[in-house]
Order: sequence, then C-alpha cells, then structure tokens
Amino acid sequence: MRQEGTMKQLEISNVSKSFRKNEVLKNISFSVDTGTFGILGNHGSGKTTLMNMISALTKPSTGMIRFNDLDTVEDAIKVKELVGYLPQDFSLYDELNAYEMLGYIGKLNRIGTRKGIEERIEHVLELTTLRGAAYRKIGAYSPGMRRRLGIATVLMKDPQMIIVDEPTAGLDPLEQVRIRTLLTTIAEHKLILLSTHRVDDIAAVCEQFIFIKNKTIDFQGTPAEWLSGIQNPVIETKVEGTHQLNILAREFKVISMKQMQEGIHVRLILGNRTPDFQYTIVEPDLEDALLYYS
Ligand SMILES: Nc1ncnc2c1ncn2[C@@H]1O[C@H](COP(=O)(O)OP(=O)(O)OP(=O)(O)O)[C@@H](O)[C@H]1O
Repeated sequence: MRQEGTMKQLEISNVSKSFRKNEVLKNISFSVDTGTFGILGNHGSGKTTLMNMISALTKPSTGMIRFNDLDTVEDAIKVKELVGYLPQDFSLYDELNAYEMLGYIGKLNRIGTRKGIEERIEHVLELTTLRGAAYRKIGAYSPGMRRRLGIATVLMKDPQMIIVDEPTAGLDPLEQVRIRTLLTTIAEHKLILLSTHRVDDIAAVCEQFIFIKNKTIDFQGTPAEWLSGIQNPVIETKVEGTHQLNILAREFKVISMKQMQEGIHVRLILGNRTPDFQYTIVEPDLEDALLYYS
C-alpha cells in the first residue's frame, strides 16, 4: 500500500516504440518518484516520442507506462488531466495579454468558478514572476517571458507532473537561470520531467537523469555518477594551426577549441595511446561526458 506523498510515481516498464518498421525506442524502463528528472539525448534520439507516450498522447508499441497507478493507455483521459506538457514549440495568442490568455486556459480546462480561475491566475503569475507584465500584450514579450508564460499555462490546471521540452533553448543566460529557478521551485510540489540535449540543463536542475542512445537507456543515475564513469583522461593542449588540429581530431575526440594569440587551445578526450605532445589533465565536466558517451 502506497502512502500519501509517494503517489506521484511514474513507472515506465519495457517500453518500445516503432513508427511502421522504424524502431525508435527499445526496452525503456525507469521510474521516478519526486523532484526533477532529466531525459538527455542527442537530436533524434527519441525524447519527444517518449514524452508523448508519458503524456498519453501516443501509445507505446509494447510495454507499459503508469502514472499515479493509472495506465497511460487505459486511463489516457485521467492521465492527461494530471500531466502538463510544454513542448518546445508551443503557441500563445499574441493579441491577448497574459491575464486574458490564462483566463482562457482556465475556462478551457474548466478549473473552477470565475473566482477560482482568478485566484489561480494570480498564483501562477506570481510563481512565474510575470505579474508586472500581466496586462501587456504577449506579442511584446521577450523569448524568456514567453517561455515562462508557457509554463504558467501548463500550471493553470495544477497538474501533478510537468513535462518540459528544451526549456532553455534560445534564451539568454539570465533567462536560462530564471527558468531553472522556476522549475526547481515547482519541483518542490510536483514531479518534473525535463527533456533536453543540453547537459547544462541537466547539471543545473536534475537530481537523476537517463541518457538515451541507440534507442535504449545508456545511463541512468546522477550527474556525478555519469562523470565518474569516464575512463579516459580529459586533457588540454595547444596546437599551432588548423593542420595540427585536424591531425589531433582524427585520433581523439575533440571537445572544444579556442583560438588564442599563441595558438589554438584544444580540449580533448585521450584514447589508449600515450600522446607524444605536452598536455595538462583537467577535471571532466558534463560536456566532456556527453561527447565521451555519445
Ligand atoms: N510520427 C512519427 N512518424 C514517423 N517517425 C517519427 C514520428 N515521430 C518521430 N519519428 C522519428 O523518431 C525518431 C525520434 O524522434 P524524436 O522527435 O522523438 O527525437 P528527439 O530526441 O525528440 O529529437 P529532437 O531533440 O531533435 O527533438 C526520429 O528519427 C523521427 O524521425
């Protein structure tokens, strides 16, 4: 018997998904209790496909997804009520202001009386720090404000789980921090699934995450555990020109390069051979990890 407070559980068991004969995901299994959980994968790895299934928008080809003891296929309507999904490309009505937009969402979702909707709007505006802009036309919002308003629309129906796709894409650093802070605040009371190809999002807000590669879960755990699995040293070295850089890139996984006055500074992951050039070993970070495991 589950106790109250642990009911937010999401369980994904042996889920596979194919579109005609094209298998996109294979035997995906993981479960999440609380907090912010990340789904990391390169472009086209199947993140959106997985989120669509978790939100009960599409069905797994095989396997089962349960949220709050509800099956996403059998109880799709109830699951949709409990889940708020903000895709990367969502639409807002530019001619409305935030207050009108949220009121419209409130009515659409039948979240309560007029007073109930107004109270809810006040709450989500406060949470997303949009109260000051509530009566401004959405068309004049910055990309960061639009994203926060997108999250506000999802929050209107008070879902138990929120799924966000690439929440910081295209935002300036300050707005990225705002969005991450907002997600962390929401995660105190709701389960958040964050799908991204960006490791800095994962590092900033996720306690646990999965890394999807070749249709399956390549890793599941904490960012620190992922880092500690890197077997090869990450190093920095200096080359004089692009010719030398190309030679290095043929043998090693080059992570980044920076043109400096005295040459090109290169960060790379060593292979098994001890290199015959001078280098400094550095602490690996999650960007290194992504390249290492990809
Ligand atoms: N409705 C569909 N019909 C056919 N193929 C599809 C469909 N949806 C997704 N796919 C295919 O499934 C694969 C995974 O796509 P998906 O959009 O889930 O990846 P993603 O990790 O979300 O990518 P991105 O980060 O670029 O959004 C792709 O090869 C895509 O072409």
